[in-house]
Amino acid sequence: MSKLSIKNVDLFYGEFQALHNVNLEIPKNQITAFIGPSGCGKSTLIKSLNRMNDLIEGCKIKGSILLDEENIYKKDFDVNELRKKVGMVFQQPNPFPMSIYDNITYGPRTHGIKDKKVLDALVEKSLRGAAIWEEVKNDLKKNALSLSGGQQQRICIARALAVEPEILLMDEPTSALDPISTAKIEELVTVLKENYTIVMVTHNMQQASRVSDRTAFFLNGKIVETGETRKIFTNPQQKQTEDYISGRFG
Ligand SMILES: Nc1ncnc2c1ncn2[C@@H]1O[C@H](COP(=O)(O)OP(=O)(O)OP(=O)(O)O)[C@@H](O)[C@H]1O
Repeated sequence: MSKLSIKNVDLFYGEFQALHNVNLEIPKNQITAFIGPSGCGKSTLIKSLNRMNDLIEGCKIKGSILLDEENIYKKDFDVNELRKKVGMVFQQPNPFPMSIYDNITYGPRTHGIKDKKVLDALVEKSLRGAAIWEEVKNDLKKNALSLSGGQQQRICIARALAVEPEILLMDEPTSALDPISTAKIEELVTVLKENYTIVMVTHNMQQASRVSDRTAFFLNGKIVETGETRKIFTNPQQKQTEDYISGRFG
């Protein structure tokens, strides 16, 4: 069953139409990669999945996006509840300028968790989940901004995990990182998919083919082709897909 079901989505920034009749099924406990040239709508679609676009003035969306079969754009849908279920990690690691501990407990505290024992347990569980516990367990009071870029990104993943989401959205999560940190994040996401549904935007074709189960190829605000990653990369059905993955354009 699909965790997310995107149906006939058109999205406008004022007069400009950024997404055209997008349809996509995102299966549970799999990694779905969004690929395509710059400006084709990948970030726009990923941000629609937790209604981040609500914050952009003049942004209008038509169609529906179902999370567990419920339309997240329906009237009175609880956006706070949605953001709890759908966590996000951005391109640039963006830990808050505070301790590692406070970064991880920030979300749970805003959701009303105050018990120190519960928070301590969540910190350990989230940092372990993001494969950074061993590196920081003796330094939880240290400012998160003093860590390396790759460590900061794993802190951001831990911060997202701490509110116990069901879906993780990752918008080019490794593009600011060195190859070793990139490899760590790639290894991590393949473990995380056992418990989470992951959607990842990437410009790195090797990354998409290494880690994702399914791939959607975007061009000019439309999905040209979608399917199993293995198939998209070895036997694409559309010429535009083939040209893109073989580096002939984009
Ligand atoms: N806030 C905005 N207001 C107006 N237009 C926007 C806004 N955000 C994005 N766009 C436009 O929508 C289109 C899709 O942008 P989007 O950021 O989704 O592309 P992308 O595929 O993620 O690109 P990249 O790979 O460079 O991040 C582009 O033409 C962009 O200029």
